[in-house]
Amino acid sequence: MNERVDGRRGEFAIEIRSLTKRFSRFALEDVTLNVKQGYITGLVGANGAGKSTLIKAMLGMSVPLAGEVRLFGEPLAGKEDALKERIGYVADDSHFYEHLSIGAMKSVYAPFYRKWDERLFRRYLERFELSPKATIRSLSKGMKMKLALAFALSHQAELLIMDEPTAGLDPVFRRELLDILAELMLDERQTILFSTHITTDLDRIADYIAFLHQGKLAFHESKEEVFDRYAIVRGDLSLLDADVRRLFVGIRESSVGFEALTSNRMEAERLLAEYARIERASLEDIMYLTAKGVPAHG
Ligand SMILES: Nc1ncnc2c1ncn2[C@@H]1O[C@H](COP(=O)(O)OP(=O)(O)OP(=O)(O)O)[C@@H](O)[C@H]1O
Repeated sequence: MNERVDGRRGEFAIEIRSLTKRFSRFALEDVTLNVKQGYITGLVGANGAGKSTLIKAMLGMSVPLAGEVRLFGEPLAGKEDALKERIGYVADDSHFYEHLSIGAMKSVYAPFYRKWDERLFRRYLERFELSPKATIRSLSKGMKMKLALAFALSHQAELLIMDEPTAGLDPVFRRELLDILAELMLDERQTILFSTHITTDLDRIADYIAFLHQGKLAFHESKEEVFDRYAIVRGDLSLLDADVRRLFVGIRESSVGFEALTSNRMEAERLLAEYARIERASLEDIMYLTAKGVPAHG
């Protein structure tokens, strides 16, 4: 059991109601998502699922077609600047001026935040082995991520939102980043939302998982609930009658048998325990087999 999920009851840091955003070839459709204060929520989804689009909408960086975003209980619309002071944001692409030194970039950035903590910023720079004199252009991808994190963490933000913070990072720094996030959570008021398609990151530290699939929220549950509810079923093709197929949200069939994802583990066990292998689904299984869907026939 995850004590943090069970032991604390937070308000919602982010409330998204019926959010719709349409582009010519993609739509985020009617997404409703409440992110609990005091927990780590992982926003997971394949490339192009709409994670960045949703994050930009929750930061007021893009205007939705319909729906509402509330941060810390207040409507975002019209209060973007005040609310954003309470948020540390790490974008998927760096928003730094490449020609500046870290120190000069800080002089541009810090005045936007009333609670800027210079000592803390310096401490993060030291910890991440970043020299204030280094030019941003000279930094590797991993170093830029560290710098973005140092900025995001140095103005007493209550909510940290990160878009794919681990993408393109080597395993050593990915691990270090996850450790830093776990450390931040020692402060019970801290809330973290981060998007990723690297599901093992979530296995390690997320309390809640929100899964976006083709612009729709497929589920949002505690990690424990997800692992209780979902299972992988493997068996012989002869088992696949219409009733059995109805159990599955995704299926892959081959000449040697089938592999399927159910979101109703108990029912799958009741019907199939004697005839098929039923195992814990990893988040990767869930993403992969949800994308496969269930064919219309059968
Ligand atoms: N400004 C835009 N104009 C048109 N289409 C857009 C725009 N921004 C995003 N899209 C499209 O919306 C879809 C979702 O993009 P988004 O970046 O939100 O996905 P994502 O889940 O963050 O993907 P990734 O993991 O690859 O970063 C993509 O098909 C993308 O091409």
